[in-house]
Amino acid sequence: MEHAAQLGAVDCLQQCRRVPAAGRSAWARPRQPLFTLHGHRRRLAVRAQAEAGSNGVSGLHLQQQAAVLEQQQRQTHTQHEEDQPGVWTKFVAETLLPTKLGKFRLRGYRHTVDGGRTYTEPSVIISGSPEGLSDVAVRVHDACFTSEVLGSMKCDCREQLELSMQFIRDQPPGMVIYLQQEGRGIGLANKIAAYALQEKGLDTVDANRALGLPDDCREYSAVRHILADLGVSSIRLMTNNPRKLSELASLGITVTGRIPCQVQAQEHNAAYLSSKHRRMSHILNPSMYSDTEDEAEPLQGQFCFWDHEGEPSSAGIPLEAPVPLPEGLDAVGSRPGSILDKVASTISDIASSVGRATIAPGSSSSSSSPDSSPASAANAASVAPPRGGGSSLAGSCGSGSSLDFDDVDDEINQAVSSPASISVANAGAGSSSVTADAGASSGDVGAGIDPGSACVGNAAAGISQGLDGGSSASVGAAEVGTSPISDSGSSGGSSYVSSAGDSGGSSSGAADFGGSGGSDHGSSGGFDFGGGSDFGGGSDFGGGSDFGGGSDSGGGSDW
Ligand SMILES: Nc1nc2c(ncn2[C@@H]2O[C@H](COP(=O)(O)OP(=O)(O)OP(=O)(O)O)[C@@H](O)[C@H]2O)c(=O)[nH]1
Repeated sequence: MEHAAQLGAVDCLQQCRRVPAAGRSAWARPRQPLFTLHGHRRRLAVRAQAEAGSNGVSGLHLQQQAAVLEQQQRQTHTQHEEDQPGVWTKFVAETLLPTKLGKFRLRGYRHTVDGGRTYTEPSVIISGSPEGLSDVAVRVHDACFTSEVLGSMKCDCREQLELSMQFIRDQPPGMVIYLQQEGRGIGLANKIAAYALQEKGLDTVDANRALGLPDDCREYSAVRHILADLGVSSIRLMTNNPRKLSELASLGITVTGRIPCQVQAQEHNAAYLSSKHRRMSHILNPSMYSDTEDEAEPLQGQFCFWDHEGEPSSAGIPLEAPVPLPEGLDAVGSRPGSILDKVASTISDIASSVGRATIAPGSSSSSSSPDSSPASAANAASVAPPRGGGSSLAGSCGSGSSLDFDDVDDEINQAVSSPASISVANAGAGSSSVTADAGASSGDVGAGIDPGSACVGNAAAGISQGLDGGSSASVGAAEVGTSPISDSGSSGGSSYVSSAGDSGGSSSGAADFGGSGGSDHGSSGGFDFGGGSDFGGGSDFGGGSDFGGGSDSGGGSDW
């Protein structure tokens, strides 16, 4: 819990996004990076030699070249030329942090996408010295207050965080970039509202949509800045999420491989994981969350992105006074009618319980005819972004800024084939291969697996068998296919797909990460919720009382 509390403190800062202008100058001053420059400078010098022809520093002494490069790095870490105005990330400080999972470096940053009007505070958990290196193992992790602080079992976020910390601890150098993008960017309160709808049977995607919120509105420009700050030229990304791969690639980040980051499901998050697999094309092995083979559904709908001129546009639970909608636009704008039709009746039943009186599909007339109650009218009529700002839902979710995930393969392939957006490989043996991970049934959207870090367990479950040179190859892994993936926990390399335990309600069922070299971090690694013990003695919250008779995630049950 100590560990959770530390991360939780970071997470809680999300609630304080608005930093008064007066406070800005305190951190706006340029600061020297605190990491040791010696080794870094040496690495830069080596790089300087390699790059001497192209960077304008070739006439200088080696050390001077290194200094120039370092200076260039420092300049670019605040803002990239590709960034829209007002997008930058500032390094603030670094400290050492002992945690239950080991000792890490912790670096703090401040990040803005609106010229300093609002901030988030990304942090980076570092093992070893990734400065100046390539192919660094990186987890880009988004805040989840409910699991990381409160120990919620409805998702897999906390387990993934700990899994990745264990990975970088065991195989340094590596880093976890922790971003304050709660609820896939919709914010904590909206996520709670989405949970309220999930209690009634909607899945994680439809709940967001029912609130008029995007499926995912995270933005990752801070990642690029942080990598530049540390001089990390390419990464192996620990993720199951193809969108994250394509998003980072489209920012110009060089992703040379994917390290799967899957944890064993338990009864409270099995349906959630299934939804992520089916609805959002997460590369998950169904055997980790289901007894039955779970076919991936073609993705419907759109993902909405920040346009960086405002905030993620959304409806959700209004923050402030209602903003009148443009004429002809109802509360959910141009959301696809079919999806919302499906859930509209459920929502109207429960809308009042989540503070939103009327939510209606685009095709429905109910939302555009205001409810007579003041609260309903106000809520239904407003489109308030979760983080301030003011662009409209329709604006952000329109064709210009949305990604049609009907064919996510194309999207990723596009990123790969575009020289500007991603470079594949350059990382040793087999570097020219671009390999698909076809392990899970949606695996053709994935990047290759890097067996060098063997972050794939449970070979029998099929992830390791999915390596091929498929035409849907995406973000390539340099070393894919050069060695077998080991079975979880049983052989040499660390396995970072958790495969432990039963899924019968014990929180420790998700606690075993397979172990490094066969050892089990789960039991001693502080992974159990509640400071080493299961909730309710290993079964359910509340000492035996079950959420909805053990089927809350299946929908429709009451707690
Ligand atoms: N809106 C919403 N957000 C959720 C829900 N459950 C977890 N989250 C958030 O989802 C984010 C993590 O995203 P995930 O989709 O789980 O995983 P990911 O980061 O996209 O992909 P991986 O890299 O494979 O973990 C965190 O910010 C959580 O707060 C939910 O039911 N609804």
